[in-house]
Amino acid sequence: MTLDFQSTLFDGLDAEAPAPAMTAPIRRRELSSGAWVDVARGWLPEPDAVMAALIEHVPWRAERRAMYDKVVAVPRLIYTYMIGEELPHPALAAARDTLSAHYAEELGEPFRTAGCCYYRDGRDSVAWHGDTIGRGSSHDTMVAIVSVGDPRRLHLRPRDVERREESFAVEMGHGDLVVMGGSCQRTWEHAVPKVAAAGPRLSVQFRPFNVF
Ligand SMILES: O=C(O)CCC(=O)C(=O)O
Ligand SMILES: [Fe+2]
Repeated sequence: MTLDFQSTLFDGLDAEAPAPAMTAPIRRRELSSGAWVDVARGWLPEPDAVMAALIEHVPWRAERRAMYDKVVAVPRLIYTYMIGEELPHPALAAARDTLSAHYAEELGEPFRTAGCCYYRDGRDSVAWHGDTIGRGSSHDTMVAIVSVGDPRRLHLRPRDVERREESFAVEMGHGDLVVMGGSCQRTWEHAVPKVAAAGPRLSVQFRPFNVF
């Protein structure tokens, strides 16, 4: 009998991915119109390994989108893991389950899908939008983002142009958690603008069923 000790060891490690300890304090910022943002720094365990796994294993797609009369490339790579699809690193599944437990009472349902974005450099970005496909357009919900790689800023602004002085930005650094909640998707907008220089950043957005 041969015993493959190495692979046995790694199987064992894989099965017990470290879950976020939730020791990093989650700080809430209340926004107007019933929106809020939670931030926890250094929340995701093993951010280096998660980053490597995302780059290597996500079947990245360059999306193209009709804009006015042209078809333009969306300036970032994307892929969405739907319900039941295995995530590319066990720490991500552990993070999703920890978030589902932490927000269970407030959200009333678990996080189900994982949208992934790959910002290759400072030229990659996402324009102002709310995640309003599905329930986010009419109901309070949550979008929980874990970020790895170079820091980029998530800019937020009220939809109401009269309130634009409330606009602000949150830095999303390596291993950070940012959760948009309450009415944030329908009463506020968010964006990750281009910057002069940045290395790769990857973002995983956990969303409940029927929120995109
Ligand atoms: O890059 C991020 O963290 C945000 C991405 C985003 O807003 C989206 O894909 O809906
Ligand atoms: Fe979004």
